[in-house]
Amino acid sequence: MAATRRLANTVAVITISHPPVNALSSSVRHALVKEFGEASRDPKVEAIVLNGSGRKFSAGADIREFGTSAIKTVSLEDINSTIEASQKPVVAAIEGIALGGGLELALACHYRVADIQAKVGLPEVLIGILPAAGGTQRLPRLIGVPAALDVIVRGRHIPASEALKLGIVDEVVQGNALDAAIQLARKVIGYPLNKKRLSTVRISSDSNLEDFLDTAVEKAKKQFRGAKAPLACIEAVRASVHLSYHQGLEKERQLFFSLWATGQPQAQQYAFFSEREAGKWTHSSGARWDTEEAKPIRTAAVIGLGTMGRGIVISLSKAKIPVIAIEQDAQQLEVGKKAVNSLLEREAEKLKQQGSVPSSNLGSVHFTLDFGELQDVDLVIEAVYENMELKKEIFRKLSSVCKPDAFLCTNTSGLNVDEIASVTHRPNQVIGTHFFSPANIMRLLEVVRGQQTSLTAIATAMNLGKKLGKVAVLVGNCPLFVGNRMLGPYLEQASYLLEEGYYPEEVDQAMEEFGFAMGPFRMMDLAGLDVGWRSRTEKGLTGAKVPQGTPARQRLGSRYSPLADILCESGRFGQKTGRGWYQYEKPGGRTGKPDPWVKDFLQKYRKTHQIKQQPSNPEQIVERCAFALANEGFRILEDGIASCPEDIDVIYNNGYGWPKYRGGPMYYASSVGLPKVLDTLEKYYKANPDVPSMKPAFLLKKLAALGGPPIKEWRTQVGKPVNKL
Ligand SMILES: CCCCCCCCCCCCC[C@H](O)CC(=O)SCCNC(=O)CCNC(=O)[C@H](O)C(C)(C)COP(=O)(O)OP(=O)(O)OC[C@H]1O[C@@H](n2cnc3c(N)ncnc32)[C@H](O)[C@@H]1OP(=O)(O)O
Repeated sequence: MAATRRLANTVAVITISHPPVNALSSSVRHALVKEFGEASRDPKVEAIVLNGSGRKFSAGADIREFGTSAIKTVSLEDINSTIEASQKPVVAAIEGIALGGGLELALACHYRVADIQAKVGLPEVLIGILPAAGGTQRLPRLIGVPAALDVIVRGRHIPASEALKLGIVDEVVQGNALDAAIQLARKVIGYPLNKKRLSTVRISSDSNLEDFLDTAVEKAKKQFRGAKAPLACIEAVRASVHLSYHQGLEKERQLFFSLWATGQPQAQQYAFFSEREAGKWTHSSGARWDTEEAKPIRTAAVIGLGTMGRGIVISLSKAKIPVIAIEQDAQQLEVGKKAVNSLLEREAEKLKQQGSVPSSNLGSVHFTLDFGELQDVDLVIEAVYENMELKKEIFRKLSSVCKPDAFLCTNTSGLNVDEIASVTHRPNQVIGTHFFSPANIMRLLEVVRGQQTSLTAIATAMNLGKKLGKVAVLVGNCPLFVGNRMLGPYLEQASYLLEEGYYPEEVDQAMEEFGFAMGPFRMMDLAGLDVGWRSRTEKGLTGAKVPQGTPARQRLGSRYSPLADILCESGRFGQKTGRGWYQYEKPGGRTGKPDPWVKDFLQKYRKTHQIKQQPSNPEQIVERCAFALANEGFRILEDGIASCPEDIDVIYNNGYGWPKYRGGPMYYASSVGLPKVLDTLEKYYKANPDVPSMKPAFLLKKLAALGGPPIKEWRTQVGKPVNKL
């Protein structure tokens, strides 16, 4: 049943019923037309209340209907116009969520009542479109252009208390929003409705408003780098200022179609559903997210209070999980404690502003040096720096101190989880939880299953990820897992491009124009060049362990770029030392400028090694870097380290600044066309047989030979996941 109607005295209550989120599918829209029509015609009905079943108003249009003929049947805006024109007052009772088309429906009602837990918003921009059922025209008429623009362009979910302040809702109640809405409906029977019909409101324009909109366009171009939806949102809101409501609607509709034609909405909607699918993990044994039970995590501990550990503590605390935080000595504990407390104060302040009580919404944090205090915790996350011996020492201790059913997680970014587990008496309880920095902000969590990790441990870690508000993706155990493993060939290509004549700022600019949050060289400077240098030194790729007579640009018969090593040997570690691929205003500075030293160094280097220079071609930069990423992605699929291309894309979209409007590296490869990707890689590899990472992956060849099937069909070609270690 898509919608039901009942009578509460003279008030008709129409309830949208389409679990789990009451998306406004074609059948819901048909049902709304029918129920609303009958209520309007029923002489016993004097007012109408609209609500959603399951304590959720509505999550908006049914996203799965876009691109199908279903979206064309019964327009949501036609329903909205009918509701707004009703002679009987209509009140929206908003429980849980009113998002996208859900809020647009509520805006067409004459009054809105929300419960204190509810969130409202127009998040269409996050799936590549704009509110297209009158939202861009009604909201500015209700709350003014600046506030509406902020809501529409950022797409954020607004808590009820803020929605009340902004004027989006008329009333917020602690108790039952439906009862309050029925009460309000009764009260307003007979009141004039004209002023409540938002489409009739006029917005007065002045030059300040025009300047404001122009500035918003410039800001959005910088902030959203290539994403078209935010700009379309601004244009639609601009139309609300200059045009009549109906002309504005027409503009909204045109903008919707022109966005659709860019392909960005399809990529972002693929990204939306891929994130949801990532939670539905499967295991080679046949076990799945819905067959395995997660254990509850009532208490947790974090070992190590560096940047990563601090972020993890905050994440746990925000999920109301009490945490014990451990450091190795009193001084480091004190430094960590200060940093954590200051972050917690900020979180408490945010909660207060939202009208919540911090003490009941943040888990407590207890600081100690004593491992003995961990004997009762349900789960421990080790977050010390990347050193296998140190990690093993900690896991030995944890294995003897923690209760037998406690889960032991390592926040390694690429070390062997099985080796770490091997020093414990419970390898089945050991699992990798690879957070991304800053861990209290970044949404991605790679959950790394070891050979012996139990299904319960997997279910528990994946569930914890969800509880922390992360997108958790289950991956296999191989050096560097998925995200960092793919970075290898990408960064390799970036370095080769410098050898061949480009400068860091040119490569970064090309990748940032492609949509990356940060080009490869800015990213390396931010992360610290010394991290990779240390690892290459340990592997004998640079430093004293390199055998005498090894050519400078070759290792183990393959091409090697020593550029980053040379920078590190000169003390250039990136932002932290004020010098790296760029120069910064001071050590720790954030604003990088092209560095004449780097330019001079590269010119000399190319001369010394007599490297043939490439003519400048930004397209080639993007192709080489993006295809190198995707090619490694295909290998990861072959190896069973990721179980589907969607998981890889979720990792890149949420952890590596890949532009969501391009779907992810695998979606991008698919949209460019696998035969083209294969052809480019083949040509490159033929000309550069000493770069094995660019040798086309077997799976890519297989899929290209099948004509490049749609990405959702790749899974069937991948085969059963195996653990490669
Ligand atoms: C192309 C040619 C067209 C020609 C016709 C042109 C006419 C144009 C008319 C357009 C009218 C537009 C109207 C409107 O402006 C557009 C919209 O409303 S777009 C939708 C906006 N809403 C959102 O973006 C909300 C998205 N959802 C969420 O943010 C979250 O899901 C949530 C609602 C906050 C709930 O979060 P959680 O509790 O964590 O749960 P999940 O996220 O796991 O979701 C559970 C389940 O529900 C599915 N789902 C959620 N929202 C939608 C949705 N809007 N449509 C369809 N399905 C949805 C989600 O996928 C999960 O499904 P499952 O994985 O369990 O199968």
